[in-house]
Amino acid sequence: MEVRCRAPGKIILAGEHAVVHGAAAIAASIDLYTEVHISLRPSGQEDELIELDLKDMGLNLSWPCSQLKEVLGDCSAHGSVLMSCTSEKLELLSGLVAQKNIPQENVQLNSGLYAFLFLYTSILGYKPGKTIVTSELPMGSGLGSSASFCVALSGALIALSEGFSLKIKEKKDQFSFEKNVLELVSKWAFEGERIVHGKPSGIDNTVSTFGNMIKFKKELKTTSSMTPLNSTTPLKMLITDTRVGRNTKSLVSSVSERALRHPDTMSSVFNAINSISDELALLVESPAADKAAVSEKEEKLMELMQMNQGLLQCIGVSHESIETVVRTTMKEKLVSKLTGAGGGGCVLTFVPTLLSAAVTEKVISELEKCGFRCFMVEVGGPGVQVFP
Ligand SMILES: Nc1ncnc2c1ncn2[C@@H]1O[C@H](COP(=O)(O)OP(=O)(O)O)[C@@H](O)[C@H]1O
Ligand SMILES: C[C@@](O)(CCOP(=O)(O)O)CC(=O)O
Ligand SMILES: [Mg+2]
Repeated sequence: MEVRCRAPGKIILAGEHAVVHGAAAIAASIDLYTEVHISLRPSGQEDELIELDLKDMGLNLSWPCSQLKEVLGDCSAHGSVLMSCTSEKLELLSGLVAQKNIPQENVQLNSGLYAFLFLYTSILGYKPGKTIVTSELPMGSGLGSSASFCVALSGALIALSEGFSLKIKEKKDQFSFEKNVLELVSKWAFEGERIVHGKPSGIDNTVSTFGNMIKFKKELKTTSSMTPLNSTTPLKMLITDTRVGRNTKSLVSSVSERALRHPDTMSSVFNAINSISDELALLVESPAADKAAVSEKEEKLMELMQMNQGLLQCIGVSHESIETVVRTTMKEKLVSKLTGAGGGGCVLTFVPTLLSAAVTEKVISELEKCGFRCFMVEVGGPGVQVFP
C-alpha cells in the first residue's frame, strides 16, 4: 500500500504573531509544495523498520519498529483518535533522534523529526514503511515549510489509516479528502506544528490544508474560526528570501515575553493588527469594476501592508535584512512586509497590476545584488492533495 500527498506553503498578508495572541490574520496558500510519499511494507517480517528519506537534505534515517515499540510503549494508534504529544513523550522522541547523530548543520531538523515520529506512530502505530519527503519550500524562512510538512505527512498517514482510503474523492484530475477528513488532517498537523513551534496559532496548518485565502482567528477559549476569502482581483507577490536563518519557535516566544513585560501596550498593538486584518479581508473581497477602482484598492492594500510591517517592527520581529528589502523596494514606491515569523526569512512585496516589467526587473536586480533570492508566487491555489 502506498500514497503520495502534497501540501502547499503559505504567505501571511497580515496578522502574523498577533494571531497567536487572538488577533485575526489573513493567509493564502502559494504554489510551492512539500510532498510526502509513504509505502507500507508487509508486517510480520524480521528487521521491520520505519524509514524516513529526506531527499533534499540527503538524509536517510530509520528506526526498528521493535525499538520504537519498546521506547514509546503500546499505543492504540488510529487516524481518528487525535492526541497531543506530552512532554514525557517528547523526551522519548528526542532520545530516539539523538541516537542518529544528525550533522550539526541540520540540527534545526530535530523538531521536524520528532513531529515525524509522533505523527507516524500515533496514526499508524508501528507499521513498517518508508516515507520519502521532498520540498520546494525554503526551510525556516516564513513560508510555512513546517506546516506543509506536517499537513502532507498527516494527509498521507490518514489516507493509509484504516477506514479512510474510501473517503478520498476524485475531483477532475486531482484527489482531495472529504471536508471532515480535511479537518482531521489539519488537527493532526496542528499537533505536529506544536512540536516544531511550541505555541502555533493554527493558521499555517489551516491554510496549507484548505488552500486559497483565509481569514483566521484563534479563539482563546473556544475553537478557532476560519473564513474563506474570495479575492476579486489577482494578487501578485514578489518574495524575497533574505537567506537569514531564523526559528519560528524562538521568535514566537520572544513576542510572548515582550507581551508579558508590556501587557497593555502589546495588547494595543495586537488590536491594531487585528483591525488591519479586518480591513484587509473586506478590501480583498470588495469589487473593483475598472482600472481606477483597482488602483485605489491596491493603494489601500499597500498602505495596510506598510502599517502591518511598522507594527511588526515595533513588536521586535523585523531584522536589518528585512529593513533593507523594505527600503530597496520603496525606492520604486513598492511596499514590502515580512511574512511568517520574521527575524530574517522571507519578505513580501506587493506587485501592482500596472507595474512595468522593467521596474520589476530593476527591483529584483537590486535585491539580488544584496545577496537575496527573489521569486514570484501564485497566491491562493489548492490545499492538501492526495494521489492514491
Ligand atoms: N521537509 C521537511 N522535513 C523535515 N522537517 C521539516 C521539513 N520542513 C520543515 N521542517 C521542520 O520545520 C522547521 C522549520 O519550521 P519553522 O521554523 O516554523 O519555519 P517555516 O515553517 O517558516 O519554514 C525545520 O527546522 C524542521 O524542523
Ligand atoms: C509567527 C506566526 O504567526 C506564523 C509563523 O509562520 P512560519 O512558521 O514562520 O512560516 C506563528 C503562528 O501563527 O503560529
Ligand atoms: Mg513554521
